[in-house]
Amino acid sequence: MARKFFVGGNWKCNGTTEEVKKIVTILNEAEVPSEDVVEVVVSPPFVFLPLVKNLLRSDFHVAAQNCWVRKGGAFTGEVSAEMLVNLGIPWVILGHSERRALLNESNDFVGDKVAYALSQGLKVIACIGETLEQRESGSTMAVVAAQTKAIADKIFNWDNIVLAYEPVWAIGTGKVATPAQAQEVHFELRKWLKDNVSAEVAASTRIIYGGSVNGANCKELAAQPDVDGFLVGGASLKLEFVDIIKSATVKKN
Ligand SMILES: O=C(CO)COP(=O)(O)O
Repeated sequence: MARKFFVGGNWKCNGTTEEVKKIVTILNEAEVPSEDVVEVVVSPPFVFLPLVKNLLRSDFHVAAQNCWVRKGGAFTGEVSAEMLVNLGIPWVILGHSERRALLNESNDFVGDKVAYALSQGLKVIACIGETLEQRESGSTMAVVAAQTKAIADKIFNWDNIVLAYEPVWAIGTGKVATPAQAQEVHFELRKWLKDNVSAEVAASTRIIYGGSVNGANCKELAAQPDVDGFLVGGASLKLEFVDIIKSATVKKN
């Protein structure tokens, strides 16, 4: 089954109104492959979501960077899945390693969030990935399998999930995984899905790579058979994000 290439831009906790408008203008003017070839989703901080949604071209979509684990209520400082749906925000990023590490989000908590967001009709970019210590001790697959299992145990339908493999050691470090390293983990993850969920889910779920992706390294990564796109941090705030979107065409050749 053909998996449509997916490019997400995670703006993290960056930007002023002026900067956000500037990035949106760049994106709106960019000549990129059509929506049949690549799905583009940008993820500004919560406060800029309505602005970006209103200004952004209609073939690109927006994602929140987080949402609360259950129905909204007395949870000061949180934003609920229902609110995102109410604003017409189709996507949410969940389980980003920065939140796992800095805010102690556990595998279970992330699994619950993914299940709740899906139940409300949101589409989810679910992030997983190992630390450098875990890679060096040979536990990469055990770590990402446990992270994936915590999600798989709580959901029934994978249609609205994109799995983002983001090795922590490659995030914001300029130290990108080699195409072979990325392919190896993506291949193993797909095998995990086949063995533990179903062959259909394994064949249709997009597994995207994140961690120091840029305009120069994206094509070689995109050419790997099990790399179905990218989740881009730093470079998504720059002009080169357009080149990363264009790397989708590598798949057609
Ligand atoms: O965390 C990331 C995307 O979610 C990747 O960040 P960088 O592209 O800045 O390494």
